[in-house]
Amino acid sequence: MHDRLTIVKVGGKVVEELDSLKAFIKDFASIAGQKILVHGGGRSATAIAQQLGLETKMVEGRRITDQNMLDVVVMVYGGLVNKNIVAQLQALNKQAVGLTGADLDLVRAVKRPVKDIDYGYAGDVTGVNTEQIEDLIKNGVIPVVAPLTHDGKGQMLNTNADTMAAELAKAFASVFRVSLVYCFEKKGVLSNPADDDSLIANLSYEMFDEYKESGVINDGMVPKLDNGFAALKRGVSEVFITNIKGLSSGLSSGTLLSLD
Ligand SMILES: Nc1ncnc2c1ncn2[C@@H]1O[C@H](COP(=O)(O)OP(=O)(O)O)[C@@H](O)[C@H]1O
Ligand SMILES: CC(=O)N[C@@H](CCC(=O)OP(=O)(O)O)C(=O)O
Repeated sequence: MHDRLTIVKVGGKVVEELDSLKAFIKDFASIAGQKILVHGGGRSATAIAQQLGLETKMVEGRRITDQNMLDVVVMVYGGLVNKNIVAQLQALNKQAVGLTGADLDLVRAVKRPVKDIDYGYAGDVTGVNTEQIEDLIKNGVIPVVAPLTHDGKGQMLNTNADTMAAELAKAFASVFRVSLVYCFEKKGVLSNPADDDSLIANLSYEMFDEYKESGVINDGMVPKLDNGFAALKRGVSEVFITNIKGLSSGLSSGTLLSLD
């Protein structure tokens, strides 16, 4: 039987403010066993780009990443956000190491081919190298992974953080019993996005399709769930969508995905 590995992805709304980041890190640190943290930071990148006079363009939840925007996201995700998280974990005596996809050749990608839209330096993942960080994880070190990849020829690329988490989860599923947790600001997937109490505790793929069709599930939740179901299909043991409270309660609340 493989050991359990919990991979938590935390989004931009939680990491952009110090108070919510601290609360999240405290709950994340209390999860028993081996873990990886994948962070976003899209909101911070947008804010800093604006201060630098760069306009943000998103298409279907993906950032159009030209050379200037790539410089911003490498600095913000690989630097500011990543190191603040590592420092918060160290403050709780948790041994953590901050990584991008280029570090230890963790995640390779190709620049997304231009079809109708040119996403610029957006990376589509081609491979995950689990070998280098497996021993780190087994020794209790927490990898903190930024949503940045590389192409193996010296080019950094910007990859959506939800996708990054799902790709890591799929790759580690052959080595660990993986739980993938998407932590964001709502209780989980809601049947009425205006009503915070309308939590869907169990979401099947069929229900997801129907809710997507009727527009109940939309926006950033669609790629998140596409990624989550793809991970389940590829051997990840469980996928949760939850908030900080769900995380601190030992994953007893939130939305659990199922394939049937
Ligand atoms: N049915 C739904 N239940 C919950 N959230 C939903 C739903 N449909 C759309 N959303 C939206 O999806 C967003 C989460 O996606 P995203 O912004 O990509 O999250 P993050 O970047 O924090 O991971 C929520 O802020 C919410 O507005
Ligand atoms: C290609 C692409 O869109 N990359 C994302 C990576 C950050 C991210 O996903 O952050 P959140 O989880 O906070 O949204 C972006 O630059 O916004």
